[in-house]
Amino acid sequence: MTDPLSDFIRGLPKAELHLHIEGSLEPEQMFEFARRNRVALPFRTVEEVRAAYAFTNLQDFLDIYYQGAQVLRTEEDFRDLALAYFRRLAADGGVHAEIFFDPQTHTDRGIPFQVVADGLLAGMAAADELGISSRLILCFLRHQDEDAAFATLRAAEPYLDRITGVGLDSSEVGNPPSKFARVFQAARQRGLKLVAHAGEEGPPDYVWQALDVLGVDRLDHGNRALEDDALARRLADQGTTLTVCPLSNLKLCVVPSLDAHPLGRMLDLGLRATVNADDPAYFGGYLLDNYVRVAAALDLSRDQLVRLARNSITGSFLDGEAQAPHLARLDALALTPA
Ligand code: HPA
Ligand SMILES: [Zn+2]
Repeated sequence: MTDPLSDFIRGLPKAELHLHIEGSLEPEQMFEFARRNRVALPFRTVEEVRAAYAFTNLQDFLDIYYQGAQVLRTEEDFRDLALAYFRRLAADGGVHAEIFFDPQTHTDRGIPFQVVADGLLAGMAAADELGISSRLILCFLRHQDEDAAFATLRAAEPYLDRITGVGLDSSEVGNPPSKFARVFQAARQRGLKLVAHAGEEGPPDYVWQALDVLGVDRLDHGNRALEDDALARRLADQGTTLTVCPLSNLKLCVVPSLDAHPLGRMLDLGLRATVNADDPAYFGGYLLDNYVRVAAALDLSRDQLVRLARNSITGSFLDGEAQAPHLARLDALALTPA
């Protein structure tokens, strides 16, 4: 894509803060990994796979996403998966990513935690060479119980110096943040950052719980927070970063169309929103596509786009020194006439 809007957005230094690495598994890669690991797939062609990506809600997607992840078996698979994602991020003008991974999806089928973590860390080391910094966030599957989350945290113990935080993902409705209060407290005691998916399909009460019961440092999605004025004000007042995922919201029918997306309203309310891809291989676009499509649909201004990019840097878990060069580039761009 080379049009003025995408060129402008590509040139903004951006961080991706909401990206499930298993959700970057492209159908072509799925076949490649299935072949080399001798895993049988229920699809014959890439087209058949893509045709199956028609979702009406989060659970529809999760069923196929967990199925796709079954082809990931070796350290090399996880490394290759991560590196392919970082290459795409670099092409989109991304400078930093904080990637989620779902250990339980792999350990439950007999893949050791170390295989997953060592593979992803090797991909992250290779990304460093491309000039992309990255962090790793371990997500607990919220449809599983608290004991399973604690077992995952224990399995991660030898890696906690290389894991920046924990998150909470999978089926939201019926699995409130409060179910994981104790494991999040244990994670905080170990010095980990805390994030959680809330308000994607779940009610505003789940967002309150993420803030007040879990004490999250950042909130993933948060769309439904706008249904509660006091909650929106709280998020604005405390400057919570929201990791918003426009194409995901469209594909999972969280919004009926991109022009009905709440991102513009979030910015108007003073919320620290960011743009992210979530599960790009399943939702039809990586970071740049998410920016371009939502910017076009909502007619976002260049100032708003620079603000979104700035929010992604300041909302990251990079320290001030690491953020500074990216923020300096954004300052320079903000001063350049269109
Ligand atoms: O969009 C999502 N929501 C909840 N859980 C997930 N796990 C991967 N992607 C998602
Ligand atoms: Zn997500």
